[in-house]
Amino acid sequence: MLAVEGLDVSIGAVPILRGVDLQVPTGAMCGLIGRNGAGKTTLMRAVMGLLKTQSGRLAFEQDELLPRPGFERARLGVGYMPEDRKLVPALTAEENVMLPVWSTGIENAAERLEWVYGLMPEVKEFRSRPSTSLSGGQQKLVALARALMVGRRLLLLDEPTEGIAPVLARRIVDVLSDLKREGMSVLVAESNDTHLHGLLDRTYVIERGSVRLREEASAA
Ligand SMILES: Nc1ncnc2c1ncn2[C@@H]1O[C@H](COP(=O)(O)OP(=O)(O)OP(=O)(O)O)[C@@H](O)[C@H]1O
Repeated sequence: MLAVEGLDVSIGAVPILRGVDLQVPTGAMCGLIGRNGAGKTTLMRAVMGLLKTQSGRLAFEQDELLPRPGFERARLGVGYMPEDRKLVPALTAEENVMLPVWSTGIENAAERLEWVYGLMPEVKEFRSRPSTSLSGGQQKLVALARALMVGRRLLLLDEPTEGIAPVLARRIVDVLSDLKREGMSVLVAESNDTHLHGLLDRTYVIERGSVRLREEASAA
């Protein structure tokens, strides 16, 4: 389980996250839903160790995260897909997917790559293409594949279906549904949950840096 407790994050002097409590139980797919500027990216970057936290606690399974630098958090099996994809333009799709392997020294990378290609055969098909020649949606698939190379136990996905063609957004949702079947633990941020309908075990709503659990309407 990922446990976030009383997390405060400021950027400069401005408080962005205020006392955030949230849990992603093992094997659960959880949504983090909020409009632009609510703090979704800030929360994910803080969990990954890319932003400093002022106070609170972050734990993944039995490991405390705050004392660990970002690369050590990734090495625990936590993968992150940033909203803006951040692919390296000079590299091919496959080289982008392999980047975290080179930077964090993951074991059994070839086997893992085949598993990821099994999940997203289209990425295997365009693996040799320069990342700049791919559409926005294809680049999101590459960014998801890259997050999966490291994210063997937990995935943080920042707006995976945002701003791409509907057919590719649906494809991403299909992959998420396969990951759910595989029992992956996932926190997925979106500005609304239309695409995620039926996939989420738990939904958190984030507004101006505060997070609350949304009570699902019980079936009548
Ligand atoms: N580097 C920064 N300096 C100052 N303020 C920032 C910085 N980065 C983010 N913020 C502010 O923090 C707040 C939360 O931003 P964040 O990117 O986490 O939101 P978000 O929910 O992910 O929305 P979006 O989808 O637009 O990225 C916003 O008000 C934003 O203006």
